[in-house]
Amino acid sequence: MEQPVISLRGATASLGSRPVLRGVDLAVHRGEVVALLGANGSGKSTAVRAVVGQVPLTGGELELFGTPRRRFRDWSRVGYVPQRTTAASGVPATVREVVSAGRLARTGLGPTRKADREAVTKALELVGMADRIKDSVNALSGGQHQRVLIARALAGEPELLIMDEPMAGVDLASQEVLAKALREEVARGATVLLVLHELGPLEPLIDRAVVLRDGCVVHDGPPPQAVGQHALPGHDHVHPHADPAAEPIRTGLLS
Ligand SMILES: Nc1ncnc2c1ncn2[C@@H]1O[C@H](COP(=O)(O)OP(=O)(O)OP(=O)(O)O)[C@@H](O)[C@H]1O
Repeated sequence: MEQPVISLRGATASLGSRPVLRGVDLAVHRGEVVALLGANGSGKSTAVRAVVGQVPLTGGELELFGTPRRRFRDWSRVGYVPQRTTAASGVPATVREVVSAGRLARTGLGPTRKADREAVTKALELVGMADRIKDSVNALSGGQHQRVLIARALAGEPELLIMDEPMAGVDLASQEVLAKALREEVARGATVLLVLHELGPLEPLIDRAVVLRDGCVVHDGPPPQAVGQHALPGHDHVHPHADPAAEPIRTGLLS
């Protein structure tokens, strides 16, 4: 079988003195769309930050595209949308400049070529922000910032897209736009790992869900179906098991 695009085996990591990942196994294969779910503080962001090299592992193994993390240099193959940041950095920058930064791993600091400019325009079109290309990022709403950060990740035309709660703070109409953008990325063959709080409009795209609790994987399989009461915020999500006598899987999805 082909090497997974992401392979975490027995991964442990600590933040300060606190063990946050306590033996996480996670494999994401080419073309898969995997949702990483779990309650607040379960370690989702830490897991994806470990994958992109922002949090060091204290144990276990990480491979990207079949290469051990410490030898992996090909970051242009990876697009990352971090959690809860804004595109504004205090420095005056236009939407075009921020999204162009997504090409840096490909172009270095050399001159921008036609292909780079086209990729930036296309990424902004995908998230419905092409008309704001010349605007200052300081003039955008929170949801628009998020769309610009997603465009920045898309502009690099990554093979692997990692997004940490891409729908947080984004209104429903924009969520639909982002779901469409993601559908197009998946159609062109991208592999996607998404940290999500709720599946929402992305649900039809998701092949598999991995649920973390207290830094451990407690479910790896079909995405839980949000139904009725349990679909409401504040309810611990329960996934009905095939065997009615068995305990349902508590995902902690919405708690
Ligand atoms: N810089 C830090 N120093 C110490 N502990 C931290 C730090 N950042 C996060 N933590 C702790 O690590 C644990 C996991 O955090 P993480 O952000 O990975 O969770 P999460 O599942 O992404 O949560 P959320 O859904 O709230 O984003 C939490 O208990 C958090 O308090």
